[in-house]
Amino acid sequence: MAFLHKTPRTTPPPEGRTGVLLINLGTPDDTGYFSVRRYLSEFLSDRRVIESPPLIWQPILQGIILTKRPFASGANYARIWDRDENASPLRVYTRRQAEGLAARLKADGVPVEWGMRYGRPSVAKALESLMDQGCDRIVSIALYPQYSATTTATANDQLFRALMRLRRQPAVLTVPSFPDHPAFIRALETSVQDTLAELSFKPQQIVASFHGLPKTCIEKGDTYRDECERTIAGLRKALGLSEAQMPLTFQSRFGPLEWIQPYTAPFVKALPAQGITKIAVIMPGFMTDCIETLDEIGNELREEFMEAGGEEFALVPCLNDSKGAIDLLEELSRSALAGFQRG
Ligand SMILES: C=CC1=C(C)c2cc3[nH]c(cc4nc(cc5[nH]c(cc1n2)c(C)c5CCC(=O)O)C(CCC(=O)O)=C4C)c(C)c3C=C
Ligand SMILES: [Fe+2]
Ligand SMILES: [Fe+2]
Repeated sequence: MAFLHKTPRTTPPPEGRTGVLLINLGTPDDTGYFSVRRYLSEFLSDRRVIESPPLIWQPILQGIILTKRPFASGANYARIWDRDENASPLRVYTRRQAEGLAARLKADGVPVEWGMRYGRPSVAKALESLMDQGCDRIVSIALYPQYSATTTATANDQLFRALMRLRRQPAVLTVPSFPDHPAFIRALETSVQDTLAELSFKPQQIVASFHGLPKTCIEKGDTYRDECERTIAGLRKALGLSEAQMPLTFQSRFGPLEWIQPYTAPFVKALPAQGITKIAVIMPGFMTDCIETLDEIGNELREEFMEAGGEEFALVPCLNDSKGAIDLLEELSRSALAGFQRG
């Protein structure tokens, strides 16, 4: 790899300066075939995500999968696209989270930037911008409440890859996952209460749906499932709900492997036959709404539930740019900043 040995334009002050970097997954630039293909190709070529040897996986990916899937995924993205911002919701809300956090940290002289693991804006650019603002320390927050090697670790990898190309490296603190951080549970609790207050019906169940993961990842030591359990235990406790009132499920299967169970779609489709026809769905594994929440759950699952005899279906929005989300990011940042101060 060519080393760039970039030197930031601003010299850090003698007492040092810390910046905050938010990293999210990434999303296509538009809904067209080539943009979606580029995004999926980068995402699904990540060996943290698909662990099969590239010699076996790449022909399958570049052949069958990337010939067909970008058409279907592009059409799904088109259904949820933010037309005002001409961007995917994941990008819009990630930017707003960064802006919200920046406003909270401005008086402390702490700049905030955001970057994507896959696609634009890149983590390298965000890092460069923080260093050009005189930062010699970086607090990095991967925007995944529950740890997984497929998300948190690869976001960190991308940051370290960018650091590899710098002559003058900043010190870096990567914030751990926050599955049951009080500010996270508080934000989720508020989002449920706000949603319920607006509904014209009382859900018989609030189904929690997390992004799934191949079972083998857990068997090899990924702590994701346990962390999802911790989130949902915290939320049930905050809301005074039982396991039956707030069941835990996993959505978004990809490929032929077995993923962690129970799967959201079959679970929800079976509910009307059990007399449960009014539900709400919450997705506490996602910090921002995205194709997985708005389309897979908000469109596809809603339709399937209604076809199975469901009567009412509501979606609890992700934390997005809510006050609770910004409070959470501020608390995570401030704890990390305190640990980073010069002694
Ligand atoms: C093997 C494939 C995948 C693994 C493992 C995986 C883990 C994983 N993903 C998220 C969060 C998101 N995933 C999103 C989209 C998405 N995920 C996969 C595949 C795997 N994810 C694909 C192919 C896609 C693209 C959408 C599609 O074509 O159907 C998104 C939304 C992105 C957006 O632009 O809106 C998020 C967010 C987590 C948390 C996770 C592991 C725990
Ligand atoms: Fe995913
Ligand atoms: Fe999906």
